[in-house]
Amino acid sequence: MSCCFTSIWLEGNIASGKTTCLEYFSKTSDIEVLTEPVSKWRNVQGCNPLGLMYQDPSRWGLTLQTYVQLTMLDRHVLPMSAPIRMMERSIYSAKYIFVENLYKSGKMPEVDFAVLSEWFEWIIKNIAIPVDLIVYLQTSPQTCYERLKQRCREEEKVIPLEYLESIHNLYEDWLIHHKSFEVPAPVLVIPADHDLKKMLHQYEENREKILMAHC
Ligand SMILES: Nc1ncnc2c1ncn2[C@@H]1O[C@H](COP(=O)(O)OP(=O)(O)O)[C@@H](O)[C@H]1O
Ligand SMILES: Cc1cn([C@H]2C[C@H](O)[C@@H](COP(=O)(O)O)O2)c(=O)[nH]c1=O
Repeated sequence: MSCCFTSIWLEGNIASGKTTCLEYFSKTSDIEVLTEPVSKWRNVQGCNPLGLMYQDPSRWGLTLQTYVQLTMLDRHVLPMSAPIRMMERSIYSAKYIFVENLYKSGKMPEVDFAVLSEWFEWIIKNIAIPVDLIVYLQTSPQTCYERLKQRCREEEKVIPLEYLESIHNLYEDWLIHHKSFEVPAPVLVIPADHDLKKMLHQYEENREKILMAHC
């Protein structure tokens, strides 16, 4: 990252509390917050690739993940409007966690995985996607399952606990155990099973580490 700007990615399982965390930091001056473009994934020109993927992952996984890759890249290359950017997830987690999960669980055909992989490799080789710090909200799958049910997003009603366990394991292998893919920046782990009050306290405790990520 250039000397004046800091780029932070906020990573974590589905319904781990990323948006809530971003909402908290959005109140800080000098920080711009970029949430995930989920509304686009639910509605692209009247179609709902997220919903289609959950209904039939083998058929629609490639469609959704192609669009996720595009919309994430679009976020990454947006000119920064503040010295610090906090972005919800990244093109990396879309590939290393969600595409990987579809492929490893046998729900993405090899040819779809190969095409997405070549696209991804081309993008990260040819387009600068700077990152200074990855903040990982570490939750148990059970906590996410409860929060997911409470949030009650229509498309996600079919998600079983086992799906959240797979996503959790992929995140842990990537960011904690360093067993799968290269990690492009230092990782700050924030335990995130706690109630909202304690989470806000933890965000406050970690504020300096997060905001000084580039120094
Ligand atoms: N610490 C917390 N304790 C209990 N519920 C939470 C907590 N953080 C977030 N939630 C709730 O859980 C759901 C998912 O949170 P959200 O921030 O949308 O997660 P994500 O953006 O990671 O999917 C929301 O309904 C939110 O209000
Ligand atoms: C990045 C990414 C996300 N998804 C799905 C997973 C969830 O259903 C939503 C994102 O919601 P969250 O609460 O912010 O986790 O999108 C996906 O299927 N593929 C992806 O690459």
